Amino acid sequence: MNGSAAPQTPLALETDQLGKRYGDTWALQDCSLHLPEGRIAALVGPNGAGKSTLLHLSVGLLRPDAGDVRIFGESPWANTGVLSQIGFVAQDTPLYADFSAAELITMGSKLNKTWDDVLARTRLAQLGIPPDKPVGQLSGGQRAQVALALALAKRPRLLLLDEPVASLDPLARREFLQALMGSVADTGTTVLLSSHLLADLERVCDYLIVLNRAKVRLVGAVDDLVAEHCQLVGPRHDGQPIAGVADVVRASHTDRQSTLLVRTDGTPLDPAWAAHDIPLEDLILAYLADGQTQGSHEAWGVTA
Ligand SMILES: Nc1ncnc2c1ncn2[C@@H]1O[C@H](COP(=O)(O)OP(=O)(O)OP(=O)(O)O)[C@@H](O)[C@H]1O
Repeated sequence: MNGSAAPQTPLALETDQLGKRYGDTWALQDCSLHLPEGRIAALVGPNGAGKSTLLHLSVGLLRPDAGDVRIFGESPWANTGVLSQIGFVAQDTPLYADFSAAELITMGSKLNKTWDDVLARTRLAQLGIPPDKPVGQLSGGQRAQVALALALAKRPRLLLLDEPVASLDPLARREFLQALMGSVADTGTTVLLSSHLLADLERVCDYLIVLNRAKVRLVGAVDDLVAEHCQLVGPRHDGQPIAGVADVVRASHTDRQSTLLVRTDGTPLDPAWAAHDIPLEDLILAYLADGQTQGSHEAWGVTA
C-alpha cells in the first residue's frame, strides 16, 4: 500500500489513521490516504467494506473515533466552513420527497453562496425531468439525476458521490458519467465516487482507493498502480522471496507451475518468471478477494 507516500500536489482529502467504530466493530480502521486535488477517484470495496463510512466522515456526518480526516487541510467536523466547498450525494440519494426539482433548485440557490442555477435547470431539462412533480414520485434513476444536478450546481471543489449510478439504466449510467466528466473537467473539481461497477470506474477514474474489511488495501494513481503490478508465471513457488517482488497479492498453483499477481519493487524481476501486464479490473478484484470471507465463516460458526 502506498497511502503514506509524500503528496506532490495540494490535497482535497487526507486521512491519517482514521477510524470509526460501532460497538466493538470497526467500520473503518487505520485509514491513511491522500487524494490530490483535481483527481477523479474511484472508491471500491465489497459490501460493508467501509466506503460510506469514509464518505460520511469526510463530510462531517460522522465523528472519527480515531485519527483525523481533513478536507483542503480542514477538519469537516471541527471547521464546518469547509462544508461549503463539498458536494455530497449520499447513497439512495435522499431528497425531500414532497418538494419538486424546481423547488429544490430554489432552495439550493438560497442555501449556497456559490450556486449555478442555469447549470441545474439546463441539466434537468436535457434529461426530461419534470420541474413541478414531487421528487418522491420520480423514479430512482431520475432522483439520482436530480441529486447530481443539485450537487454540481453548488460548484463544489470536492464532489463525493456514494454509489450514484446504482439505480441508473446502462444508457443513463453512461450519460451520467459523461456529464460528470464534462462538468468537472472545466472546473478542476475533485471527485470521489464509490461504485461496484468496475468497468464504469475504469473508464472515468484516474485515481483508485480500495477498501476491504475496514482497511485501505490499495491507493494511488491508476497509471502508477497498473505499472507497479504484474502477473508472473513460472516454476512452482514455495514462498521464498522473488527478486523484484515486493508483495504477492494473489497466488494460484498447479503441481509444477505458479501464477502470481505481484506488486513489484522497481528492481529487475527474476528472469525465471514470465511477466504479463494485468488489467485494472483484475487488479482490483485481487485486492477485493483478499481474505474476504474468513471472518464471516467464523461469525456464522461454519468452515470455509
Ligand atoms: N449505523 C451503524 N450501526 C452499526 N454498524 C454500522 C452502521 N453503519 C455501518 N455499519 C457497519 O460498518 C461497516 C461498514 O459499513 P459501510 O456502510 O461503510 O460499508 P460500505 O462499504 O459502504 O457498504 P455497501 O457497499 O454495502 O454500501 C459494516 O460492517 C456495517 O455493518
